[in-house]
Amino acid sequence: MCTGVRFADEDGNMYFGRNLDWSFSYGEKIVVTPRGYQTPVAFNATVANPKPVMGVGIIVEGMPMYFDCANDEGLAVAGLNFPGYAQYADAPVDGTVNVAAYELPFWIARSFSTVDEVEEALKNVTVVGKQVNEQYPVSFLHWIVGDGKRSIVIEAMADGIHVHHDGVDVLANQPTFDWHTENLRNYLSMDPRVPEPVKWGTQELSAWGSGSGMRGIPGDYSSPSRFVRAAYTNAHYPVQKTEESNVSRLFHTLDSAAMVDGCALMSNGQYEKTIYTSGFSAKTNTYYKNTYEDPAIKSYRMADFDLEGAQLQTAE
Ligand SMILES: C[C@H](CCC(=O)NCCS(=O)(=O)O)[C@H]1CC[C@H]2[C@@H]3[C@H](O)C[C@@H]4C[C@H](O)CC[C@]4(C)[C@H]3C[C@H](O)[C@]12C
Repeated sequence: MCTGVRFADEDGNMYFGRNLDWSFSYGEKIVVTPRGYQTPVAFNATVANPKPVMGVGIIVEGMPMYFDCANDEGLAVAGLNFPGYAQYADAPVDGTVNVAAYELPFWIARSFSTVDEVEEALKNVTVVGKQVNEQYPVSFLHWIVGDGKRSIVIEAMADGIHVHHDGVDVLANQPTFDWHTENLRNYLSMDPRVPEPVKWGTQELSAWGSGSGMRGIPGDYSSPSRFVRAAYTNAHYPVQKTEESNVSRLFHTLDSAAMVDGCALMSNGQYEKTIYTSGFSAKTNTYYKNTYEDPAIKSYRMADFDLEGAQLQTAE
């Protein structure tokens, strides 16, 4: 499972991050694609004025395959599994911008500055289910895209591409974003405050203490439960001022939906866990990342890489 989240500081700077929950790593690293890099293109989705892109991913035959990424203008994207619902076109469609599913996060961060621009461009996009090569199958994903103002969720399904405004700035896995939003209505009485004492018959009842107003927030790792937990945390976390306290917010919020080894088996017989957590600060253009094995958070400043050149760069 995976969970993604976005919020802003009091000046409107975006913080955006995700948990990558899976049973193994693909050898993903921090990958920086500078402005001048000639990226291979699956179909016709060439970018006229490319922006430098930084994120977590792997490089396959010269193609930066991002799991999540951001650009220097504060737009970020993450792909999360959406099996059973995602459906892509079998072939490119004439008259549209044809983007292979594996290209989508990169194409978005490479091309646009704001969520509004992305939403507009998606009106003429076909997401094509093309493999990058024989080794890697097509991944069935949906995507969260965020900037300093808001986020959207993109779901390519049998009846076309759906773009939803994401009012809680959270995404998990299946089912659809619409379903997750409806499901939140089950939890609208959840509240950070301690409930007042009540009387049932002659019996006086009082809360155990702090946290009692949250009883009912689901604690399991299923996608609907992680969506609810992350949405509750994101909605109630006090707005922060500094870079440190916002990065702390990001990692603590994602941690509230993170998966611990041994609790949830996947169909391959291996346990699913939070392989890595990554996040982007649009205030300082810095990527942050930790892994299950090494929870110390490392930082990667865009300014420390060559953003104008022509070579892909990676960092561990
Ligand atoms: C497994 C990852 C999603 C994790 C997740 O959402 N888990 C949920 C589990 S469940 O279903 O809901 O049970 C996804 C996110 C991004 C994906 C990768 C990126 O799309 C980039 C390439 C795309 C290629 O088609 C496949 C390899 C790949 C390298 C993908 C492998 C894998 O599908 C990734 C890493």
